[in-house]
Amino acid sequence: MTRIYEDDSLALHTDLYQINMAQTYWAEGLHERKAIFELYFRKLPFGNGYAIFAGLERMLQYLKDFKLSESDLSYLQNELNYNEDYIEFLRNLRFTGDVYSMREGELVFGNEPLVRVEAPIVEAQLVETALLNIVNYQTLIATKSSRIKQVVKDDNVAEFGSRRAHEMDAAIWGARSAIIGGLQSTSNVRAGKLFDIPVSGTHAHSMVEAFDTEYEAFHAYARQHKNCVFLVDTYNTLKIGVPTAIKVAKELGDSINFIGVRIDSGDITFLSKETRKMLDEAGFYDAKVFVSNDLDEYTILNLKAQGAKVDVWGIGTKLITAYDQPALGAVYKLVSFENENGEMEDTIKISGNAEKVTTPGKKDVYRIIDRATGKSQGDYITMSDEDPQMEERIKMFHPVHTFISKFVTNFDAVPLLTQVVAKGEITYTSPSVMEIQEYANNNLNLLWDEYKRSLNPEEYPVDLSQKCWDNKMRKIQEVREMVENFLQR
Ligand SMILES: Nc1ncnc2c1ncn2[C@@H]1O[C@H](COP(=O)(O)OP(=O)(O)OP(=O)(O)O)[C@@H](O)[C@H]1O
Ligand SMILES: O=P(O)(O)OC[C@H]1O[C@H](OP(=O)(O)OP(=O)(O)O)[C@H](O)[C@@H]1O
Ligand SMILES: O=C(O)c1cccnc1
Repeated sequence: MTRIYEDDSLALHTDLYQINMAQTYWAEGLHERKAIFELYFRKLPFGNGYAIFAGLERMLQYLKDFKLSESDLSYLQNELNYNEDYIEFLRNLRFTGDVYSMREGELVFGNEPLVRVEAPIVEAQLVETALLNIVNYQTLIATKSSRIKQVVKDDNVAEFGSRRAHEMDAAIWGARSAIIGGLQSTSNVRAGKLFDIPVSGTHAHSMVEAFDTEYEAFHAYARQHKNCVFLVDTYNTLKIGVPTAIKVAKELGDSINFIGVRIDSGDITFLSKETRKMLDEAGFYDAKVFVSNDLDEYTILNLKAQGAKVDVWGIGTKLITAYDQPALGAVYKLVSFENENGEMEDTIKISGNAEKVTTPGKKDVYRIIDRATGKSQGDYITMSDEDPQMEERIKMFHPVHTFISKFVTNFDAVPLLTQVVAKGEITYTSPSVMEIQEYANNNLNLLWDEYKRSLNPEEYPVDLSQKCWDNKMRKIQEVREMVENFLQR
């Protein structure tokens, strides 16, 4: 298909209503007023006790490159009929704001700002969709991966999902997120190349079927590849596959590195135990049993309980598509806006559902670490002019059920939001993906085990400071008065 408009920028990777709102701000002369938006999710995915933040690297790239191309502008003008003056305005638009963000690999929780964007409202509005798109997916997959890692413990896990991912972008950014969450490798070679992450792979049934026998197929593979994992379930795992793999490994001896065998169907517990026995009896104590086939943390937990003898788990579909919860649900809300006098005014969105009432004002998030245990007591959201690092004692209370409260002393308050963009310039250098993985791993040591179990974890506290709470109540009262005044008119 020949395209009329070249796909040469990501600036229109946004919802139409953003462009229409931007036009309204511009036409009304509000567009340069400063807005503060916060990006957060309300509910942890998969019923997990924590999430792993991912998406910052792509977000920074997107903001740095933000610029409507000539083809974007022609499309808006010719096909969607935006007027010439607005098109001229858009032509010169760049992202010039400040951004504060969680680091990738940070443990994050519901209702705390993960990203704070401070920019002229027109810019902050136009980037909403892309930022949510990036963070929602990558954080979801990193979290799913971490759940799997919690269950497999020290076993290796390879990410095999590219063929089932929701298109190509999801495959590669999903692979990166899977590594952040704790997996060892991906089968996606492009992800390996782009992100400098380990790639690994075995072979498929098609290669076995392309030869007359498994024996010939394994030999042919071994002639080209020093490292060999033979797929043993094409015809009959225990009667033909494993014995053939052992035979070929014995014949080739040290000329190959016989890493092990992969089982991709049947009863994994039974087959892996029998395979382990056969490998050990043949003297291949170090050869590993790989398994794959629609695995996720639930099946793996079950297989482990049954005593399956597995060394490496290959996981595709259920990880890369976040099969049991396909969306994270992060939102991007206006919390403060410059008024006509140049002062920032906090904003609020009211809802009948207490959890959906936004928390007004520019905020920061601190992790409150108990100095005695080194464990986290919870996260503490403050107005950005507060500094809990300077306080001896803080009161932490549940943001909805406020009677649940505690006083905390002898703590370190670790700020979680870092400035990553200043006046449109990127000020943050992303660590390598493997460093991010290590960071996520180390962060998990801050959590008590109750928050880390995959089934019904304890709810980790995310509390508001008194000042933040008072400010929210004040804004709610203001809105109430506004509604009453309106009704009396
Ligand atoms: N011992 C076991 N306990 C629980 N689940 C298992 C066990 N062994 C395998 N499974 C899982 O059960 C499912 C088996 O699915 P299914 O019967 O469709 O696979 P199969 O026998 O491999 O056939 P196919 O060739 O179609 O993949 C997979 O998700 C697999 O991971
Ligand atoms: O089951 P998943 O968790 O999604 O893991 C990836 C799956 O992809 C492959 O199967 P596929 O049937 O696509 O090809 P194959 O012929 O290589 O088995 C592989 O053998 C796994 O079963
Ligand atoms: O390398 C493998 O074994 C592999 C890769 C992708 C999908 N399934 C298996």
